[in-house]
Amino acid sequence: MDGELFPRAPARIAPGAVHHPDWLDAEAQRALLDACREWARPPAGLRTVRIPGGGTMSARQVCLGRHWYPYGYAPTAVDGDGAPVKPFPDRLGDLARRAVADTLGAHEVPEAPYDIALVNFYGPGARMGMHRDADEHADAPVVSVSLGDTCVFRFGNPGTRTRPYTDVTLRSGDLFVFGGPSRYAYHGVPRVYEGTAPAGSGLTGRLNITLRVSGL
Ligand SMILES: O=C(O)CCC(=O)C(=O)O
Ligand SMILES: [Fe+2]
Repeated sequence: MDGELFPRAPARIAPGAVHHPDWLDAEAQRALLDACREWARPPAGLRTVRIPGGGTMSARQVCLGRHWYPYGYAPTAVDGDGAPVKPFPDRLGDLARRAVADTLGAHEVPEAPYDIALVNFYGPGARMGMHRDADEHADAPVVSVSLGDTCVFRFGNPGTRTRPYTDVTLRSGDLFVFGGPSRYAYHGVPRVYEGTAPAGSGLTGRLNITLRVSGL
């Protein structure tokens, strides 16, 4: 945030899990937001995810590279309009590798290419329950970048949905990477603070992009 008295410092939240505040500058955030707007368009655009057994996720989603559905990956939007998923852009792979190097160190950058992006859009009242990212067939670190409204990101442990966990405030431009012993930790978004996106960002709500290695 501009004009902050003390810059927020990178912090290790759990073993293998690092929060790097303000990782993306305003220009990089704007470019990513513009790209998200394109990715969100049909075909295979932003959709409401239906959960088996009834109910829907409040965060709406669009995928690149592979289409995530509860609970697996497909080449087409099998639970949407059925269209082929949009390709995973090389520049997101570059971004993911740079993110891992900047947080966990160059030695933790996986050899396998990043090939999946899940873009979640949090409108009014949206949140995400505690879950593990466990549908990939590779244990490369998950890279998460946030745009728009500030949220509480709850980062827990691999064993239970409950405590111990740490509540981390993620703001627009923040990076969070989780790998190693935290790769399968439970995490969620219990709260988004509406109307907190940076002035002039042109975004109402919150966007989160996670970059993953499918291993598929
Ligand atoms: O919105 C976030 O910060 C987390 C998203 C997430 O956990 C996921 O897409 O699996
Ligand atoms: Fe997740």
